[in-house]
Amino acid sequence: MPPCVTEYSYLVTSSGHPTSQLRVHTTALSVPLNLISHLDPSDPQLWMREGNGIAGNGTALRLEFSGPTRFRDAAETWRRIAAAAHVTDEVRATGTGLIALGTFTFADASATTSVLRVPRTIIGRSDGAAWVTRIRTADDTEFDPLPTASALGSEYRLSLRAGQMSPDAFRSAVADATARIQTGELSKVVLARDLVGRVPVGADLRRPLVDLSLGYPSCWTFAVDGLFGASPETLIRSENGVANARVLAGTISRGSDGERDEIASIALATSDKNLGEHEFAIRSVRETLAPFVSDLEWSEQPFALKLPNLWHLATDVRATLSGSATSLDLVAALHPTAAVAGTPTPDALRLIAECEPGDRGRYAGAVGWLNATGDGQWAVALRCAQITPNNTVTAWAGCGIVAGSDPDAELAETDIKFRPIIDALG
Ligand SMILES: C=C(O[C@H]1C=CC=C(C(=O)O)[C@@H]1O)C(=O)O
Repeated sequence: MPPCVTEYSYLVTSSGHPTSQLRVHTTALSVPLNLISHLDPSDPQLWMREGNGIAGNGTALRLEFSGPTRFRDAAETWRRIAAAAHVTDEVRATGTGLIALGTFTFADASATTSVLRVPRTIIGRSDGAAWVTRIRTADDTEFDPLPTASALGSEYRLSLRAGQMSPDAFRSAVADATARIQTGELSKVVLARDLVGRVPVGADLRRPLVDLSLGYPSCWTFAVDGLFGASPETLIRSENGVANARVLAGTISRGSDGERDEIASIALATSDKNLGEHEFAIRSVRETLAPFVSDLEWSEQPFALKLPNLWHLATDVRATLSGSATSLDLVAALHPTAAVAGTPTPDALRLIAECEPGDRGRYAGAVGWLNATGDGQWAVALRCAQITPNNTVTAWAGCGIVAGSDPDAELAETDIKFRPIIDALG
């Protein structure tokens, strides 16, 4: 049966009004535009890596989800919206046509909502192609005009202080978790701590995005519904039946000169503690993807991934999809991986809830986008912070704790992982 518009009466726009079929038009631009300078300074919506990506303005549709079924509900709702949408795509590249940006919470019980958001205009660029997508609801008579670029607002700096989990509390949580791992209660848990601050009223929220994208060009720089950051970890990317993931777990700080840096990378690649931590993460991704794929490839040995602030152990996974799962279905299955929760997952989640005093919100959840066919790009929401409407900002960083973990070393590791956000806001 063709999708019926009245089925969508439960959908509401950001203004709270019912909406119906989306009309979408992508046209080519003759020159690529700077994505960040075209964003709304108070509400940037961005997904970008190495200068390519998409920049959204306004809201055609904003949907909120919560609870244990948030991913599945969002995936199902999106199927219906996409099936009903009227899409004209004159460019047909990665990121063209109907797109929803999304951010999903880490915990089922989070008080924060998970969101799918369709902007009213999206400027994109990818491998030389440049485009604008305009989106309107049936209630609108016209598409919005192409957003104009604007200069960045004044500089600002803010200092972040310990949030709900102090450094001392983090150290004792790590000691407690390590002891419980040593007794065999579980194999690995990822514990995180938070920093909080306040952004000045009227601050141009594109500023930290400029810093993150220049400082961490190989990471996914994102801003979705107030969550922003630069994640090195691809949770899943799917396009035309092929899926990719980059699994990260195992970390060491960069050396202070070339020689020390090389020693650090070798120490990481040969550390039993880090290799063990990585093995849990890669196994969780491989086992979860298996039912969705006809073919799964990964390198036997992880490689050392160099970022400006640290080295990670990394494994790239490539899969041929065998069914009709969308990228969001795959996210639903993969989350939470052992890189952000632990092993076994239920025990790790219980220990996180016990040890961490606060709600992780969307940190360590999934952030990214999907298109009308369900293809999309999703990262694990790491190296990030959430800005709320009352201008508070909360950043998180965590570490995989295994039997050989040392509380001081893990605390130092969170300091390194906070660097991108601290530098971008400081
Ligand atoms: C949980 C975080 O990182 C994860 C991803 C890569 C390496 C990790 C580690 O070595 O502990 C963590 O599993 C974080 O950055 O907050």
